[in-house]
Formats: sequence, C-alpha cells, structure tokens
Amino acid sequence: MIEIRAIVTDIEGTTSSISFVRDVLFPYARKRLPAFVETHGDKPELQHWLHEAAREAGLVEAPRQDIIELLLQWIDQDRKSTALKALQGMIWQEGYAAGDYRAHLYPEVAARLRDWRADGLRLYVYSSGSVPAQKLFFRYSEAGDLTPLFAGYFDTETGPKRETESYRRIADAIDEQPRHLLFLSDIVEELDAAKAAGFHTGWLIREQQPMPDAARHPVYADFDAITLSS
Ligand SMILES: CSCCC(=O)C(=O)COP(=O)(O)O
Ligand SMILES: [Mg+2]
Repeated sequence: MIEIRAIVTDIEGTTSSISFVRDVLFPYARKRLPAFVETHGDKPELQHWLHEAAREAGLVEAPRQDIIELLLQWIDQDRKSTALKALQGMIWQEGYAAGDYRAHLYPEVAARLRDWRADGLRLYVYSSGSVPAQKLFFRYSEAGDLTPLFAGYFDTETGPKRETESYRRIADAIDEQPRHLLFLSDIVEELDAAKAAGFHTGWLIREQQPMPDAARHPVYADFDAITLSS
C-alpha cells in the first residue's frame, strides 16, 4: 500500500509550460540584466551573486562587463547556475510587480494542488529557479496567489536536480521517509535521481510528446491523471 504524505513538484515543463520560462522569463531577464546591474550594482545581494557567478566561471578578477556578457551567454544556454538563477529572480520580481506578466500554469494544476492540500498532503517545489523566483512564480500565477498551498521550496542550493543526494537532503528537510514522497517532473534524469533516493515518481509528458514505451516512471499527461495510491 503506497502512502504519499507530501508531493514535491518541478516547475518548467511540469506545473507550467517550458515556453513561458523560455519565451517570456528568460528574454525579460536578458533584456534588463545590464541595466539592472548598472542600477543596483551597489546592493550587497547583487554583488554577492555577481561574485558567485565570476567564481563559478573562474573569472573573479574580470571586469564587471565581462561578467555581464558571461551571464547573458548563460541565459541563452539556460545554464543551471545558482548565481544566474538568483540574479534572474531579482529581475523577474520587477516584472511581476509591474504586471508585465503572470506565471503560466496548466489549466488543471491549481485545482489539483488545492485538492491535494485539502486531502492533507504537504506540497513543495524543487526547481532550478531560485527559491525567491519560485515564490514569485506562485505568488503571481495565472490562478492567483498559490503560495499558501506550499510548505517549502528547494532550489539548486540544496543540490543539482540530477543528483540522488539532493533528494535525500530534501527528504531530510521535509522530515519524511522517501517512500512517502512523490516527485513530479518532466525530466527523466531528475526522476531517476529521485527514484534512486527512494521517492515515488511521476513523469509529466505534456506537450504532445510520444509516450515512452517502457517508461522508467509512471507517465502522466497532466496532474488530473496522477494517482496517489495503489
Ligand atoms: C521559477 S521560474 C524560473 C524557472 C527556471 O529558471 C528554470 O530553469 C526552471 O527549471 P525547472 O527545474 O523548474 O524545470
Ligand atoms: Mg522542468
């Protein structure tokens, strides 16, 4: 008998479309990053993440303009850099607050998250986006402010999403045995890592992709198809 007590969900490709992140959020950050650094460059938080990006690239002594150029390249590559994601989150905050966009959610997601909460399940997010960016995402979602539904958030400061140890850390932080946790994602390597840590897994395959034949994980076309017991 499977007993799921908490659900940990990915964002891009799972609760929300890849295109919203790639075609709205990333270009928004890319266009504004140079001016944002110019305007806010004296702020300790921004200086910290610029230094972290430089350290990550081995360019600690480089001029600030070189770091900016590097960050723009990383945005184009969708490099899962913790420093980049933190900087992007700082820029995205302005866009949400200004009403420039609302975070995309697939149509069934908000209702299903509410159902799971009403059934006593705890909900968490694990995304490459920074924790502040995740909170903004669900605070300013197309379905309104969903942050009251979530008990916690994890990003790559917990660890890389394709490493099993990251999921062990998440289970410890949630204070649940992995066998009582379900991880939902669109990326099979992330699901493999979670499964190796003992999590139950759900593979969201949304954008009319061919269903894999011998799926390594239970495959779902949307959140309404997800079953929590068997
Ligand atoms: C929190 S919105 C920005 C998401 C992001 O930058 C990203 O790379 C999403 O990757 P995920 O791990 O959620 O698929
Ligand atoms: Mg994803």
